[in-house]
Amino acid sequence: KYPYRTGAIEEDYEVGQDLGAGQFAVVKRVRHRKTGKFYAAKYIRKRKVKTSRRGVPQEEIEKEIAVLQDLDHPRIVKLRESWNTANEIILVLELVSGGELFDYLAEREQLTENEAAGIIKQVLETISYMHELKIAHFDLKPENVMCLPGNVPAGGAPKIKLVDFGLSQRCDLGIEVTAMHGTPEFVAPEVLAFEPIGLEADLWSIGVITYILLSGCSPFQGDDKAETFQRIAQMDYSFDDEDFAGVSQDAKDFIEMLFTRNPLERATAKDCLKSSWIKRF
Ligand SMILES: Cc1ccc2c(c1)c1c3c(c(C)cc1n2CCCN)C(=O)NC3=O
Repeated sequence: KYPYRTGAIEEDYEVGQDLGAGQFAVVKRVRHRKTGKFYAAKYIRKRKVKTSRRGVPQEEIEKEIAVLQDLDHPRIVKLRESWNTANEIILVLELVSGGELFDYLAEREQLTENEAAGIIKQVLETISYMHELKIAHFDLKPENVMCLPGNVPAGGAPKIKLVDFGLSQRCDLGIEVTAMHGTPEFVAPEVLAFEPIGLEADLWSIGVITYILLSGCSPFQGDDKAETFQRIAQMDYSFDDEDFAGVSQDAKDFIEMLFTRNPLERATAKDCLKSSWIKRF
């Protein structure tokens, strides 16, 4: 039985500005009254009735809590406590105040290979740790890679932490995917083919993120969801000369290791950490 706090979160925290919102969750900045420390509070709307389409079933929310409790790594945000209120469950999470990698990239159009490799190396180290525990993230994208504050050494990479484990799953054996609601641009082909998916799906997403960091373009993005899915299923991507001008063959080989259709042949996080593109920085 999970030890939820009950009562009003305002008793212990000053609730500040919204940091972001998803389909059934809002994230707000909160300040612990006694210590003055800041946290991110993720308010997840509870699904009241089985047939309702609003909110998240309590057992699904508790799966996210269980995953966060199992994970203990410097690049994964820590769960401090959870509150159970009438309409919501509120996760009080470590605040990462440097903002999303998505915004970091937007300010720079594209990154140098050094910067990109420095970021991807941290993501791979974190995913390698999670995959040893047989836990998949299943929603890796630049929006869920948060940067730590503080100036970045010239040509270096910001320190990052992964957030949002709402879609994470334990994958002790190939789990049967149902309607996998990952973000279209980043889902692996096996997800679209409704084949059993596992840890390997995260590596495909890391390939998509690497492609975006180096070129500023999204490899499979179509005009709509259907076109994006079709391009992924057909492995329809290219290294456009203009977008990839100056990008090394090493970097392209790295991405191709991850855009492998057969999950069992796809590079693992450990393989990637030994690749020459990651090792040379
Ligand atoms: C400074 C800042 C800005 C936006 C934030 C966060 C922090 C943030 C955080 C978290 C989550 C789940 C979402 C968050 N969001 C929403 C957007 C994340 N994709 C979190 O767990 N810690 C955060 O700092």
